[in-house]
Amino acid sequence: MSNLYHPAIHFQRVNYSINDTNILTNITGSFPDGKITTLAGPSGAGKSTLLKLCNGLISPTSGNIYIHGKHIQEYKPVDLRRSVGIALQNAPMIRGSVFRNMALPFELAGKKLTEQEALSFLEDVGLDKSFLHRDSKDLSGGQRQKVSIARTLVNRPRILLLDEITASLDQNSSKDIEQLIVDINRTYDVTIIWITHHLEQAMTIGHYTWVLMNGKVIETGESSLLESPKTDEVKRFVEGGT
Ligand SMILES: Nc1ncnc2c1ncn2[C@@H]1O[C@H](COP(=O)(O)OP(=O)(O)OP(=O)(O)O)[C@@H](O)[C@H]1O
Repeated sequence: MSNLYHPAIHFQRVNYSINDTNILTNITGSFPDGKITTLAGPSGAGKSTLLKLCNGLISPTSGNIYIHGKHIQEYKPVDLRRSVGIALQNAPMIRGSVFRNMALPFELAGKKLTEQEALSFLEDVGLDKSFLHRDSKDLSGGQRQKVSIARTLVNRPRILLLDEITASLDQNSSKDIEQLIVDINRTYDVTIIWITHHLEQAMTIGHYTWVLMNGKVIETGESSLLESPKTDEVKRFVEGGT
């Protein structure tokens, strides 16, 4: 159940700059709990930077970020990484089997993942047990992405950040991953924040959307706003896709 009053993540006047250049300016807004919110906008708008702020990979130059009502700086880094998972476009894998890839992050946190547990997470992403001992370098793009998501689920995150995870996949694999994310959102009640360049994907999969341009949030609301934007700049972006 979505809770707009206790958002999964809340940004309060967040600025982020590098060498005096503003990358993100005065970002204020919430990501509703248990919902899928997409981040749309042209290349260089600041989408990936915003995502990295959400799990503490980088910190704001000024302003505050709250995760489930608690200031992000109050979380231990290890707890933050566990409750806010991230999956990237190229789904980087370490050398070795799928099981090794799933178990290593857990081992680094001083825990042990059994093969049985790994199997249940693989099943959740639609991969059967024959994948457990496959070499990660022999996976297709779509399968890599599924393993990357399964590896994130091992930590039972409450929030999942997705950075263009379907961008390098063919249409069928892309649809497969879209359905998987919708299922994960429903089954586990995980809040999803998803960067996508596909506006159609944003409209069909996302409950909400944020449109960023030039480091600023220009429009936010239900995904249907992409069908009838209020501002000329978002209208131009939707029409031209730039
Ligand atoms: N470490 C950095 N040093 C200098 N500039 C940076 C750095 N990281 C990001 N930027 C700049 O910040 C801006 C926003 O980058 P970001 O990757 O967040 O955009 P994006 O919306 O995710 O783009 P894309 O859709 O192309 O991935 C860009 O102009 C980028 O060049």
